[in-house]
This record gives sequence, C-alpha cells and structure tokens, in this order.
Amino acid sequence: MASIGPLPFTFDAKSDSSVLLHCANNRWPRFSFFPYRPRKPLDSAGNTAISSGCWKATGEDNVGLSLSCDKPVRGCSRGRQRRLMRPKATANGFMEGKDKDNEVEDALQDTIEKSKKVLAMQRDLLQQIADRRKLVSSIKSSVINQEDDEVSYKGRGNASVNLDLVSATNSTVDDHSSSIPSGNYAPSTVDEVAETLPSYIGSGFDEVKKEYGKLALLRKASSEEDNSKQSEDANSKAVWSDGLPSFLSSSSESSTIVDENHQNKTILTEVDGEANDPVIEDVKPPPLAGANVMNVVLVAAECAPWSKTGGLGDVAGALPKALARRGHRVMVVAPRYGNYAEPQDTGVQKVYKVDGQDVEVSYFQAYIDGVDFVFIESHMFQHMEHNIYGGTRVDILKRMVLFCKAAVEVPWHVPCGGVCYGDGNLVFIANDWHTALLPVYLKAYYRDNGLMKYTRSILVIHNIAHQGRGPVDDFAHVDLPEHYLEPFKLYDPVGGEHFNIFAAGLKAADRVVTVSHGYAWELKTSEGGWGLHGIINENDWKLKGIVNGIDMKDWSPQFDVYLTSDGYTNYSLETLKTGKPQCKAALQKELGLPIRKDVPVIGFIGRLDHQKGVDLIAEAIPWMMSQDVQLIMLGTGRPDLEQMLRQFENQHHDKIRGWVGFSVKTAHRITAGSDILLMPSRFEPCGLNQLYAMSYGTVPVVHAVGGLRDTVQPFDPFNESGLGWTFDSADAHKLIHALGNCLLTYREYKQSWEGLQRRGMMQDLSWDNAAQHYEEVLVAAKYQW
Ligand SMILES: Nc1ncnc2c1ncn2[C@@H]1O[C@H](COP(=O)(O)OP(=O)(O)O[C@H]2O[C@H](CO)[C@@H](O)[C@H](O)[C@H]2O)[C@@H](O)[C@H]1O
Repeated sequence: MASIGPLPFTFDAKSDSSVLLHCANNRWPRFSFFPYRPRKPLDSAGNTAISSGCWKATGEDNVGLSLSCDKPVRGCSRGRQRRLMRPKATANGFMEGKDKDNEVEDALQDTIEKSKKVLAMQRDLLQQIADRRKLVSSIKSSVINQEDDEVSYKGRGNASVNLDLVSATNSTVDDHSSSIPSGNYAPSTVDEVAETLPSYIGSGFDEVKKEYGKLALLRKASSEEDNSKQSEDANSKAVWSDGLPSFLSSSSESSTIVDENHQNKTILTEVDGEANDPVIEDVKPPPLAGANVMNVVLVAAECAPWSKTGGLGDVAGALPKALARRGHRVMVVAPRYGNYAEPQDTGVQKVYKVDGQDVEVSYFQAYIDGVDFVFIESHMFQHMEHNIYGGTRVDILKRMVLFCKAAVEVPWHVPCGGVCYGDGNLVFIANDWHTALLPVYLKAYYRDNGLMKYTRSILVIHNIAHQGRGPVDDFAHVDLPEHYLEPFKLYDPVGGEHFNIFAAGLKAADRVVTVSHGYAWELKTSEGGWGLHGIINENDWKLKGIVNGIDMKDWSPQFDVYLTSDGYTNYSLETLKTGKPQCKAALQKELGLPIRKDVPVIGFIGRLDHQKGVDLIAEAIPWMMSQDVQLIMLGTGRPDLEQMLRQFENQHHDKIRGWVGFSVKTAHRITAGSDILLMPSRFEPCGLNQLYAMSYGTVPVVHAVGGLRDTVQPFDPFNESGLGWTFDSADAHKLIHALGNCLLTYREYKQSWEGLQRRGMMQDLSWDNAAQHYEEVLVAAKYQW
C-alpha cells in the first residue's frame, strides 16, 4: 500500500485492475468518478474498493489526485481519459508519465474544470437558499394559520403575545416569500421537512427542525382539544375580553413587554446561517410518547445545576430532560436566585400582588438539552443563592406565593423559541410544599373561572416532613377567596389546628406522585404521613410511586467532570479495577488521610438532620474506630450535628474527615473514592446518593426504608446476588451489624465484593424509565375530569 503525499488516504491497485482506497483517518476524501458514480461507504477499517475506471480525488488539503485504472470507461471522453490516464501521483500499479506540453494543457483544463465547478456550486447554493426560504415561509404560514386558530379561542394573555408573534413573523415572511404562490407546499412533519432539503444543508437545519418540532407539538396540542372545548372556551374568551376576574386583576395589570428581537430570532435567523453543512444523518424517529405528547411545565423552588440544596434540585434538573427525550415539550420554572450564565432576559415583565404589594417579575430563559429553563427574576429572590430557604416562615411563604402566582402564568406570557406554550394540552408538575400552592391557584384563579380548563396539575412529594405549616392566620398571605381556607386547615395532635399548604395542594392536584413505591406506602401510615396520612389515604386513588432516576451525564464515573484533575480519573466497568483505586488514593490525598489501598473508605453525604440518621453514625463511631477504616462525612444542617462532625475529625484525625459545607465537587469525589456509602436515614422517600454510589461501584449500607428499600437489594452470599447491605430499623446496633458484614466481605471475599460493585454499576438507573411512568401520570391527569 502506498501513501500519496499529504492526502489523507492510501490506495492499492488490485490484480483485477480495481483500486482499494484506504482513508487513513476514516474520513471520506472528496472525490469524483468519471463518469460519476455514487460514493461508496467506507468499511470499518476505512477501506473501500473502487472498480476499474477513471476517478479523481481531492484530499482535505485540496491536493488533487488523478488516477486511472487500465480500462477505459464508457462515457468518459477520450480527451478526459487521456488527461486522467496521466497520473500526477505515483503508486503501485500506476505508471508515471511526464510530458511538458501535456502538462500545460492539463493545467489549463484543470483551471477550466475548476471554474465550471465553482459556477455550478454557486448556482446550487443559490437554489438551496431559495428552496430553504420557500420552505421556511411555508412552515410559517402554516404556523400562523395555527396561531390564528389559537388566538381565536384563547384568552387575552395568550393572544396578546401570539399576535405579536404573528405580526413579527408575518413581516419576515413578506420579506422573503413574495414569489411563493399561495397554497404552497407545507410539509406536515419535521422529517418531511428534512427530506425536502438537499442533504448537505441539512444539519444547519437542525435548529429549524427543533423549532418546527415545538410548533408541531403546539399544533398537535391544539388539535387534540375537541370541538366542544372550542365552544366552551368561547365563554372563557368572553370572560377575558371583559377584563380579568377581579381577584386576578391585581396580579396581571402590567403590560406585556415582549422583546421583538426575541421573537424575530426565530426561524429565519437559522436560514441565513451556514448553508453548506455536511450531510444530515439524524432522521428523527417519531416521539417515544407517541400520541401522548404534551406540554409539561415542571415548577420547583430549586433546579440543579443553578440552585440545589438537595435531591429536589437534582430531580428538577434531570427529569424534564428525560421527558423531553420522550418527545414532550418541556419547561422548568424556577426562581432566579443569582446571575446565571445561560438564561437570557426575555424582555417580558409582569406584576403580581404579594401581601397587598405590587411585585414586579421578569423572566429569563435558556434552551438546554431539549428543555426550556425559565427563571423568574424578582427582588424577592435576589441574592438568595446560598440561602434558598432562608428568612422567616412568612418570608419564605411570601416568596413561594409570588413564585407560584407567576409560574402558573408562564405558559401564557413567556415565549420559548418564539412561541408561548399556551394552556392547551398542558400539565404542571409541582414539587413539595414550596409549590403546592400552584395546583390551588390553578383551580381557584383559573379553572373555577372557566380559564385553563384543560390544564392539569401533578404534585410530587419528595419529602412530606416539610409541609409549609403555620398558624391559620397565614391564610391571609396566600391571597385566595375565603372559601379556600377550608382545604388548608388541618388538625393534628402536634400542631393543633393549623394552616397547611401541602394539605391544600394534595387536595387540589389532579394527581399525586411520590418518589418510590415504598414511600408511597409509608405515606399512608401515621408514622410516615406526618399528619397528612388521612388526606393521602383519602386521595389514594390519585397517588403513584415512581422511583427517581439519575442524570447519567452528571453522575457517571466515566464522564464525571470532577474526576479529571487532582489525581482522580474517570473510570467505567472495564477500568473499575484501576480507576476506582486511583480515585480512592486521590481522595485520601486530598483530605490528608493516610493513602492506603487496603483500608475500607466509608462515605456519608447528606443534610445533617434527624432524617438522615447522622446520630446513628455518631453512636456507632466508637465501634467504627475500633476497626481499621477511614470515614469521610460531608454535610450541612443542624449546628449541633455540624459541630459533631468537626469534633469527630479532631478526635480521630487519622481516620475521620468531617467536611461541613455544601460542595458538589466533593460529593462527586467521595462517591467515586469511597468503597462504601453509609445511609442510615430514618426515612428516605427515595434517596439519590445510594443510586449515585451504586453507579460508581461504591457499595451502599442502608436502613431499609422508603426508596432505600426499593433500590438496594440485600447481598445474598449464597447466590452472589444483591447490591449492598440493609438493616431493618433505625438502630445503631443494627447499623453496626450490617456494616460489620460489609467490612468482612470487603476484606475476605474480594470476588464477592467485585460482584457487588459490578452489579451496581450495570443497573440502568437512568431517568428514562421513570420518565415513562411519569408520562402515564400525565396522561391520567389529562383525562381527569
Ligand atoms: N453537603 C453537601 N454537599 C454537596 N452535595 C450534597 C450535600 N448534601 C447533600 N448533597 C446532595 O444533595 C442530594 C441529596 O439527595 P437525596 O435524595 O439523598 O436527599 P434529599 O433529602 O435532599 O432529597 C429529598 O428529595 C429527593 C428527590 O426526590 C429524594 O430522593 C430524597 O429521598 C428526599 O429526602 C444529592 O445529590 C447529594 O449529593
């Protein structure tokens, strides 16, 4: 095989006078055949066979190469053949020929050929641009028709924004489509759109596809509403055209300021982008959700990576992406606590009443991994980045009142990719007590008044221990009609008669989800329901347990960005035996512990409070310190427990590190560098740390409760099955017993240990499973009357 100069390929002449072309870097050189033949794919080794004939190739560096095989090719002119038969490069099986006259002639011909090619390419490009403009115009005109339909029956809030869009897009359409006959072709699916484009401009069209996908979802959403809805919504329209219901007017009296640049920045921006992108190959399959595709708005007080104090932030950052992967149009709404890098100001502003005061909000938006992240900006959220739930009970309550009031109208007011979600085929997913007001507002402000009639709400319980409790007088802060007091009132032996936000949310939501099957069961018991078990039992019909997943992009030892420096390394199932010990050594080094391969490292990560059972670890410390182990604890929370961590470290400096603080990087590194993760939680709705641990080959030892019981099957040494150790009550002796067995296995039964690690790593813990179950709940809510 001969290598030809700087060209990125080599070739062999074969005895049958065909040529074997090998592309060294597996990249296809630009080459053409005379006469033209379709290009052939490379095989996995980067080879392709070319039958005899004349052909011409151009490498990446545009060095030309003309070669010929020994048979003339039909359809190739004699002159051309002669030129081509005179190779410019030498290789096996080809004769070198030099003739000055011919060289001059060749050069001339080459130049002419090149000029012709350039002209042809220009013509092609102009044609592509014209086609592309036509196509976009046809998409727009079909969307505008759709918008018109929507405007005709939707409420004022929606219409104002959509009409802006229509005028904005109309003007662009006029600019570019004057020559397009009316009734021009309007493709009905994204894939159809893609197919109509020349392949080489396809990838630049991805963005258009994305936008079109969103618009198609909207169209679908609207068309799914039946005719009766339209006539009923005519009534809503009447309500809107007469102005807002009196209790709402204070909340929406500002004008919508829509940044025109934002709206114009729709499809044509993409059209004017690169036109000669490489071949399009990602023809999208139909959405996994099929006919169940919906508009989903997840509303949460925190959302990773922008804001996170615990598992809620992780879920809000990851579940929406999995729902989007199934084809839903998905938005996350969270407060803007700090100046986040990605989200941009949408230019939309609104005013809502909180405790009788006008509070202005604006909206920032980013489109990431298929999800619209919308952040609500207000002076009430500013600078709370490091203290999301800070302030007095009433401070937090007021922030959540503002947040929920604004969040429920985001689908009306905030254009995402140029188009608002609207309220058709829409479902909200509220999370924990902080946003449990949303289902109540949806009902009291809107649905009771004939608005958002087809919008549904789901409330997810991540932790029932926090309920938004207060004195009954707190009702005055939430700004609801008097008859709504009743659902908030709750009596229990602990709090007496009190105001309970979670209680009202559970009653108002169309469906309720909690984060594991075990916890769904526990919630119905007096021990597990924390006073709300009565309401949960009454609403059992709408409750479902769905085990959380994990974000495989953030929490995978193979791609973890926190394992790329300071001696850590990424690893996978294949490199477990080398990668994990390296992370362990790096962790020991970073924390100043003796670097020892043989000593088991036990990790703990979590809030320092009653729930997480830190006090059980404290009770077990004397026993643990009698063992040859290292213990690393990371957490923040109750000051007494924080102090305890510091004290442990001081007392056992050669064996314990107690890191008081919130550090995502350290959490990742402990997960990777530890051998064992301890989770003695008193209750644990799901628990994410044990899931992260297992996917990093770190073996969990857990109290078998809630989601921990669902996700950590106990090790069975006889069958070599299971994922870790469990103990059945929140008792330090039980913890010691389980941890003792775990340590024994670590030391004495290396093969079993590796089996545990590998089984943990091989599980599919991604959000995709959970998203499918959420979808069932979305659909159930949609058809809930
Ligand atoms: N000091 C620290 N520094 C850095 N990171 C820290 C940290 N302390 C905790 N974390 C991180 O916060 C998250 C905690 O998630 P968990 O699910 O374990 O508990 P949490 O009780 O907050 O969540 C609640 O909601 C989730 C989500 O539904 C349920 O799984 C759970 O059972 C329920 O209690 C993990 O990502 C963990 O790494």
